[in-house]
Amino acid sequence: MDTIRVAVIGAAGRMGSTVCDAVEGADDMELVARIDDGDDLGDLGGAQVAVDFTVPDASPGNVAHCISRGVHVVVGTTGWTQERLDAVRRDLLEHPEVGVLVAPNFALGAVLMMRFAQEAARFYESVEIVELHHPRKVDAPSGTAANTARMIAAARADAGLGPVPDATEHDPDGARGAQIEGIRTHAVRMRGLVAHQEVLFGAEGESLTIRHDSYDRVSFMPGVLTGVRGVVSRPGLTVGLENYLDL
Ligand SMILES: NC(=O)C1=CN([C@@H]2O[C@H](COP(=O)(O)OP(=O)(O)OC[C@H]3O[C@@H](n4cnc5c(N)ncnc54)[C@H](OP(=O)(O)O)[C@@H]3O)[C@@H](O)[C@H]2O)C=CC1
Ligand SMILES: O=C(O)C1=N[C@H](C(=O)O)C[C@H](O)C1
Repeated sequence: MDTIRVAVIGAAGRMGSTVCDAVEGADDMELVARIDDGDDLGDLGGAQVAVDFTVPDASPGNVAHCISRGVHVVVGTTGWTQERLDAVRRDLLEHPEVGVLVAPNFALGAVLMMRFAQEAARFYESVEIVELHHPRKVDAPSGTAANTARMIAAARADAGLGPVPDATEHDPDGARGAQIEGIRTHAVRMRGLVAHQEVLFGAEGESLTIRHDSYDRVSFMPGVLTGVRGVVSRPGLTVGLENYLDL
């Protein structure tokens, strides 16, 4: 069995440290570098695959560096706009052998939640998203919620559904939440939580709630390791772990 040499960027963080433990516990991987803020990325310790869990403003530069060194990258950091993804595609033109996986959520249940929400979207007039996270999270709404909203909005558009009904005329304090492509999205920050999301659908006389809970960051590790194993043989940019799971 070939061993995959892995570098972790953001290694001292909540996710990065958990990824280091998971890589060290995997028989087919070797952790060759722990990189954090202020460290020189250099040759990434000779890694074949880098895993990035840092901050939205640092991650694109880290990914560009890895591509320029011919190192595959698995990215969990949030903040990936279309413009930033397009820049990755441009960088990959010069290194077509390199694989990059960007996934808003590596928990298998969260991937399924997004897929189930996409499936349900065309059947319901009303839909709102509530994401709930630990209070040290710096971005809102979560990358998962934003991605779910975009998936639902696309499914509604395909089904010819109009805007979600809402008579609100007066909301000076933003009580109705953010709108992402027309989908109301609410963010809760609370001590004791890790990462949770509900997608609420409503129609005349009924509702459907799809909920996922990550109680521990180990929930993300099977997905991250699947990403590390898969990215070496999937050149180009892939967005979403579902593409590695035959979903
Ligand atoms: N896709 C997924 O499944 C998941 C994604 N996430 C996302 O992952 C990201 C990280 O989350 P989390 O681990 O909780 O955050 P943390 O703040 O705990 O960790 C981020 C780490 O990155 C470091 N860092 C910051 N800038 C750089 C840089 N330029 N180069 C190297 N390291 C850097 C930080 O160092 P310092 O603190 O010293 O600045 C810190 O150690 C977030 O965007 C979060 O939303 C989280 C969970 C799951
Ligand atoms: O910051 C977190 O914790 C998480 N971030 C990701 C997101 O923003 O969607 C994934 C998960 O929700 C945990």
